[in-house]
Amino acid sequence: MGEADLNRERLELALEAAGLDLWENDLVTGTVTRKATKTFLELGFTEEEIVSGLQDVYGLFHPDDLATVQSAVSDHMSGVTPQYRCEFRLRAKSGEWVWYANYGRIMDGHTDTPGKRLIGVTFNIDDRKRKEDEIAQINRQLREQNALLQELNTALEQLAACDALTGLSNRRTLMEMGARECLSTGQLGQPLSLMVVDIDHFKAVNDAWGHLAGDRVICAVAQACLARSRTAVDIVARFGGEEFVIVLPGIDAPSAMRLAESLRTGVSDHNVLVDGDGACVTVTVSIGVATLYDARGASFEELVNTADKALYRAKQAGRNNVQSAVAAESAARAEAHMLLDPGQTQGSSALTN
Ligand SMILES: Nc1nc2c(ncn2[C@@H]2O[C@H](COP(=O)(O)OP(=O)(O)OP(=O)(O)O)[C@@H](O)[C@H]2O)c(=O)[nH]1
Repeated sequence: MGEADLNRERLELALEAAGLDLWENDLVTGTVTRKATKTFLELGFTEEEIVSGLQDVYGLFHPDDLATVQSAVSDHMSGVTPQYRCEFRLRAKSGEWVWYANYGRIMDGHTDTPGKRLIGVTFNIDDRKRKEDEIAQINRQLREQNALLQELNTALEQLAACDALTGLSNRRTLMEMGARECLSTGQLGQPLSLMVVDIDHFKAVNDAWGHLAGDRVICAVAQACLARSRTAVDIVARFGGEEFVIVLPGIDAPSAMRLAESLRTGVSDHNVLVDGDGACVTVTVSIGVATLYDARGASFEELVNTADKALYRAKQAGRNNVQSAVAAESAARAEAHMLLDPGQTQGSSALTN
């Protein structure tokens, strides 16, 4: 056996071991000068059916891959890429699509026409591609499930943070957000005001019109509170059954009192529809207002308690009434003063009745 034959045998052995199918095309005449026999047999064609023209070969490519293959050839021929490589599907005789890859290079060698001879190998990558597809599919499903979980999570967080009847923040959220607000307004050196709003004689509404009508009244007052608050600035929460809290960052005591007054009159001027027959009720609210001028190190719970005490005073003053903690403090001072000088009269700080 001559050296050339030995070399050919060595090459055949290497190709066979690596699962490679060697081919050679004459790009000038468009003929296949060495056919990818192994590939065509693998695709189910007989020796006689193996095509020998480039156009016939192209006819077997998947229509979606043909442009990629042709541009890979022309990129290599024009010197853009050092090798010709691409991945594509070929139609088996059964009609099934099978994934292959090509790796080749222009080898002019002994030919006179540059760019004439394209030599390459074809190898089956169907298993790898199917696994890639499966992984891509699994990834897509995981992404979809992830998005769904995130949506559910957001909905759950929303549910955990909100009052189911009114959609307002619930008491737990209020206490968390309020504590944060205390810190930030303290750092900014801004005042922090808070109102506790309570529906007057609400039990009577429930007793006269039923619990569902009572719920409608609660929702109407919640809307009135929201309507007078700044979106994404104030915190509006349902604190208990028929009690609400509004946190007003940066608002001083006089402004908070004006807001509370506007809310009080807004509620009392408004009829609430309580049943399908058009029956309406009018309710009033009592409001306690408290303001912190230096919230640094202050406790939010303390601020709520202070406003609650002012609310108690508003109820004592006959309801449909607004009282401020400042007023409560001055009343306490006046009371202390009266104890010292019983001749003085107690000053009422109720704003309206
Ligand atoms: N419809 C309805 N009623 C509620 C809800 N939560 C609490 N309540 C009722 O609210 C009423 C509150 O009554 P009270 O605490 O006596 O207060 P009030 O009748 O408003 O009297 P004052 O606050 O003193 O003016 C109770 O009858 C509770 O059953 C709710 O979610 N829906």
